[in-house]
Formats: sequence, structure tokens, C-alpha cells
Amino acid sequence: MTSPDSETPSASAYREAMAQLASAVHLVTTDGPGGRAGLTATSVCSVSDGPPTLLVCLNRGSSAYPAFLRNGVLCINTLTAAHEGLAADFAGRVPRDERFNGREWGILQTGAPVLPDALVAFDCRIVDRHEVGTHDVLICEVEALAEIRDIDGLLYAGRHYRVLPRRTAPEAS
Ligand SMILES: NC(=O)c1ccc[n+]([C@@H]2O[C@H](COP(=O)([O-])OP(=O)(O)OC[C@H]3O[C@@H](n4cnc5c(N)ncnc54)[C@H](O)[C@@H]3O)[C@@H](O)[C@H]2O)c1
Ligand SMILES: Cc1cc2c(cc1C)N(C[C@H](O)[C@H](O)[C@H](O)COP(=O)(O)O)c1[nH]c(=O)[nH]c(=O)c1N2
Repeated sequence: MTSPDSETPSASAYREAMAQLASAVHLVTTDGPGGRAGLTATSVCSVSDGPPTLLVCLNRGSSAYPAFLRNGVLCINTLTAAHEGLAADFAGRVPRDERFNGREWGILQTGAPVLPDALVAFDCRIVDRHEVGTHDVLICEVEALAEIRDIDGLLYAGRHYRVLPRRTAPEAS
């Protein structure tokens, strides 16, 4: 157990610590007057179920960020184990204006692009925003949900993508 230093941890020490956490992986997408944009995100979590509300933290330095603010809507497309390449594309491997090429995208309520074969998708309206350091914490009310698919999910932990098996092992008799 390392003794707590009096100083704030360095960004690299913090990132090393944060790399130990496992999280689901999502494509956060938007469309509207600010144009269509999207990026890969893991900083998504539930806030409340009354009304259904989630949060996502977006780096203001991302090329996609201005579009989210202008459009005021977004979709959280939760990825399956088959989407590791797509996650890399939307994390910057593919330039912002080419990320949506080569596949059909749907919409639900807000017009934000919905990935038809996502594990699940949360179509949201941004209802509040808090600037914290380099990121904005976007508070989003969920206006529609896509159907949940019975398939392995995609996780990110230890700086690697991993599979979240859909079914637990059969109960021991
Ligand atoms: N929340 C985020 O903005 C976030 C999360 C994950 C990864 N990333 C970015 O993806 C790239 C690859 O990351 P990695 O996990 O392979 O290694 P890494 O060492 O850059 O990051 C390790 C962990 O630290 C946290 N983190 C990293 N950069 C952050 C940031 N700018 N703001 C808030 N939290 C951050 C994340 O939980 C990440 O999984 C890096 O450029 C990283 O900045 C950003
Ligand atoms: C696994 C993983 C997880 C995340 C990211 C990356 C990766 C690889 N990125 C960074 C984001 O996807 C992207 O790399 C940056 O926004 C730069 O891309 P642009 O080309 O500027 O859109 C990221 N960015 C952000 O603002 N919030 C987040 O939660 C995350 N999470």
C-alpha cells in the first residue's frame, strides 16, 4: 500500500490507475444544424432512472465536440465484440468526416445516428453541461432506446479491448 503523497497525482499516474478499470465502449454520435459527428467514448454512466438520464464526458479538444454542443442531441451506441475496428475508427483512426462511411445508420427520436447492430442504443437530448478540466460532463435525458441484442459486448480495460460474454456459464446443477 503506497502512502498517500501530499501532492496531487500526476496525469500519467492517474491514467495508469484509470487503465485498471473496465468499461463498456460506445460510439457517441450526433447530427443536426452542427453537422454529423461521432467519437469513441467509455466515460458513460447512468445518473437516474426517473427521468432516464445518463452522463458522458466529452473532451472539448475533440474534432467532434462543436457539433455536439450545436446539435444538443446525441446517441450512445453501445458496441458489441464485433465492433473493435469501428471503435478504433471513431477514436481517430479515421478522419472525422469519413467515420460514418460504408454502413447504414438509423435514427430513433432525435435524429442522432443509430448503429443498427449496436448491443443497445440510448437516443438522448443534452439537458445540462458542466465544464470540468479538459472535458464537458454532458447530462443527457434518454428519449428513446434501441432493442437490446443478445450478443457479446465490447469492454476496454488495461488499454486493450476485451469481450464481455453475453451468457454466464450454465448454473452448476
Ligand atoms: N475519457 C477520455 O477522454 C478517454 C478515455 C479513454 C481513452 N482516452 C484516450 O484514448 C487514448 C488511448 O487511451 P488508453 O486507455 O489506451 O491509455 P492512456 O494511458 O492514455 O489512458 C488510460 C486511462 O486513463 C483515462 N484517460 C486517458 N486520457 C484521459 C483524458 N484525456 N481525460 C480523462 N481520462 C483519460 C482513461 O480512463 C483511459 O482508459 C488516449 O489518447 C486517451 O487520452 C480518453
Ligand atoms: C477506448 C477509448 C475510450 C475513449 C477515447 C478513446 C479510446 C481509444 N476517447 C478519445 C476519442 O475517442 C478520440 O480519440 C478523441 O476525441 C480524438 O478524436 P477526434 O479525431 O478529435 O474526434 C474519449 N474521448 C472523450 O472525449 N471521452 C471519452 O470517454 C473517451 N473515451
